[in-house]
Amino acid sequence: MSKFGALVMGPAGAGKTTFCNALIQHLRLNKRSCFYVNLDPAAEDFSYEPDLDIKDLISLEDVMEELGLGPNGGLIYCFEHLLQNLDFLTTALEPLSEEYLIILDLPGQIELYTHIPVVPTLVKHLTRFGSLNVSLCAAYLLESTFVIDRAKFFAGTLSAMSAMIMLEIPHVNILSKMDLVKGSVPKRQLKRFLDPDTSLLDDESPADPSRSSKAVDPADTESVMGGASFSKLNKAVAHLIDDFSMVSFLQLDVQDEDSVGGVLSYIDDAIQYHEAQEPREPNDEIADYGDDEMMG
Ligand SMILES: Nc1nc2c(ncn2[C@@H]2O[C@H](COP(=O)(O)OP(=O)(O)OP(=O)(O)O)[C@@H](O)[C@H]2O)c(=O)[nH]1
Repeated sequence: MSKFGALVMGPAGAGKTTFCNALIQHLRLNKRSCFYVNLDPAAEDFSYEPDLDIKDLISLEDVMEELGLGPNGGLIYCFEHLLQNLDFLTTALEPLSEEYLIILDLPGQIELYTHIPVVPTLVKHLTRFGSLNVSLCAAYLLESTFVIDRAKFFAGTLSAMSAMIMLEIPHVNILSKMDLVKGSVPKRQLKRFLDPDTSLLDDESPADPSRSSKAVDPADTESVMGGASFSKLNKAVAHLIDDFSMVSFLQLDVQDEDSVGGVLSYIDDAIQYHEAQEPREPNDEIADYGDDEMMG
């Protein structure tokens, strides 16, 4: 039996949980089954109660209190504990049929898949462990407000690329919170960020007026670093991204059903969700509808 899932990742505050909620709502509206897994041991207050919550195995609060660790060390401890207790995941996911989309909501700390390969190990378990064999797609969110600051945007793009390389699974990159930039960044300009190229950094007119070129005072270390040195580094990074043509972005506006549905269709394609589904008779849908009606 095949299984399908989306691993929702991205920097802290990128809108991962909000996207998971929008996705769950969209799947429910379209009568699709989903299984929501919270993998953030510090997360609280959910719009949709997780079907499986890492906090039932270990919570960051307990780890920090009992072991005297800080938030980052504590988080790493929680994930190492999860890796030693993978049955917690396996037992819950094993019974799910191919109709389910498993949504895994990760914390925003980038070190979980760069410095110590916690997330890559988790992904290997989900995708290669015999009875699970989940066809998994990474959904990497980056805040669209980063396009206002091009250096930040390229740093974020590089982190997306790093995740792609580390995880070796199908990947969609998403510019989240589009509602926040829609009015302020012209559509034509925004298009250039969806498929980023180095010329963005060569432009005379930065998107953020506060970053416009000023005379550099050699006595001012910050302006020297922020000017020539970083500009060279940014360009080198942008060329690297451009050379590999690996990163492009989908736009996400969680308030817009079509936008959420559009992102979902890319995820479905990446994991070949629809190819695995049993063809449904029109009568099945009528029957389902009837059941729901009866349930009120
Ligand atoms: N305007 C706007 N705000 C958003 C959107 N998505 C998320 N936010 C806000 O951004 C903040 C962070 O959103 P979350 O969904 O918690 O982000 P996260 O990536 O899960 O955060 P961490 O788990 O802490 O890494 C919250 O205040 C959200 O209300 C969006 O599409 N538009």
